[in-house]
Amino acid sequence: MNMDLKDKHTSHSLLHSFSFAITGMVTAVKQERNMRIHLLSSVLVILISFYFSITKMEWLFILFAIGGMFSLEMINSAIERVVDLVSPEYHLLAKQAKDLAAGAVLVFAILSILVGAVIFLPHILRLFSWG
Ligand SMILES: Nc1ncnc2c1ncn2[C@@H]1O[C@H](COP(=O)(O)OP(=O)(O)OP(=O)(O)O)[C@@H](O)[C@H]1O
Repeated sequence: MNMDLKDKHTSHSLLHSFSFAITGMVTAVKQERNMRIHLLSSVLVILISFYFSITKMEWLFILFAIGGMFSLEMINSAIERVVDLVSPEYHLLAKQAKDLAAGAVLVFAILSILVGAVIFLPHILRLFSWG
């Protein structure tokens, strides 16, 4: 990378950096099917949370689960792209990098499902008078 190009890449204003981050979010939603699934599930979870009038503490867990899922999914997508860029051919390290990133998403997804179950199951049981 020559010096001019390096300067160009390092001298962004805060506003520019923010707009690149927004572009990343838009790209993720446009190009990643999983992101669209997360978006739809998040809207559903938020609606259900309002319906059950969950507590402030429960909202914090739900919001962290939703935000964490989006963040991790975007990091996973970024890792996939970098791996495809540097290793378009099959390579064990490329496989491990992608599988590890996917594993990180899975860990958080399981955690999020458990958080959802702990918060919503009592409400659902009460709704059907089972609790
Ligand atoms: N260059 C590579 N070298 C070795 N294995 C790879 C390589 N690219 C992908 N793989 C393997 O194939 C799997 C699927 O890779 P792919 O890039 O299709 O991601 P994906 O999990 O389908 O992503 P998504 O469905 O989120 O778009 C990876 O988890 C990895 O095990």
